[in-house]
Amino acid sequence: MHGTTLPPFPTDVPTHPLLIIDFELIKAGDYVESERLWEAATTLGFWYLKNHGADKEVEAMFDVGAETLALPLEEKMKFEQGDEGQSCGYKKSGANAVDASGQLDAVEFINISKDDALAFPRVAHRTYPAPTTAAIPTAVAPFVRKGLDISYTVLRLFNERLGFPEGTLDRLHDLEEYSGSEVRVIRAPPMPGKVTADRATLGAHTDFGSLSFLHNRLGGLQVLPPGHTEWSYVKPIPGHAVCNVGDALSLFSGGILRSNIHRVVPPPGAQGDHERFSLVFFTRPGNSKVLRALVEDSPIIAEAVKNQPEKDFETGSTAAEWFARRVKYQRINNRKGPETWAASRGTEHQPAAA
Ligand SMILES: O=C(O)CCC(=O)C(=O)O
Ligand SMILES: [Fe+2]
Repeated sequence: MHGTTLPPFPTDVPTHPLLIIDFELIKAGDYVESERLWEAATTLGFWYLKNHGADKEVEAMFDVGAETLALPLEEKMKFEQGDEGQSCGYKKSGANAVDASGQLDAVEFINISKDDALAFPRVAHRTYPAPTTAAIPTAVAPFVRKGLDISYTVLRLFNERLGFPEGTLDRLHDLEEYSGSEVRVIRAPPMPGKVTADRATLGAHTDFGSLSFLHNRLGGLQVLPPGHTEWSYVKPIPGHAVCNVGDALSLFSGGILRSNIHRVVPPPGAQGDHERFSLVFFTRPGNSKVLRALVEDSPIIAEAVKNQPEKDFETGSTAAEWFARRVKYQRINNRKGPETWAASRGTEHQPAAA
């Protein structure tokens, strides 16, 4: 991953600007910066994060992810996710649908559970292909710890803004409980000359959990901003993470925090000649936590829910059930028809786009 010169992101494709949030200022309690973060999280639900202090951990994790995904397919398949809704493990290219018609995805990824990373050498859920397992103490766990640190700082800010009693979001993401929190390294092969902005390599989705901390070097990530009918690219900025809110946090907050739909398409222009790696840390609630608007815990949320009578914030699902359902019904092996794709959906606001 080091020393490769990648072509610049083209200037002639539609991009959506995101607010750039300075994590150093957030940590220092800067009021203006916290206002800007709140603005980003409640409008699009996506922002850039600079000065996140995780560059070293990100680089190391990218390297291990690339080494893992470079193993022979046969070896990686020994650590497959399976069809029952387990996320951790390997997913080969073409194992998931990207839309209701059953079009196949074109990315492979490895997901490593934060529980396995933190429990190592004990196995919490499963084992992983060799370079990932070997790197749990040196690269995976340090990246997980940084990701958690950043997420809990942001969660505490949201806790206050949402009018929750102190510690509410911390308890919902209790580190003592197993959760779906995980690292993901994604690889898409070069797709030279494919002007296939309409061919998703990772289908349109909202993220399943609470917060995502994403790193990518090449374009391809697109968002469908509220009120828009056309997808826009999120331009990668070196050293800046892309962060976003997922379904769980959106549900807990009665929709005040936005879980926005996004997808991945082949990198635009000359970037399409290159292999695309991306890296995410997903922070998700404890497995037993029920996904619903916490109206009893905050008058702000009670009011928000009252003002959206058309929306149902009572999912009746635990975080574990929500997560497993979404993973399971994307799997092409489970597909019966368009209803299987529908069964994989989350809080996406625009079903037509999915
Ligand atoms: O690869 C990317 O840029 C985004 C990946 C993503 O949205 C996801 O894995 O949930
Ligand atoms: Fe995502």
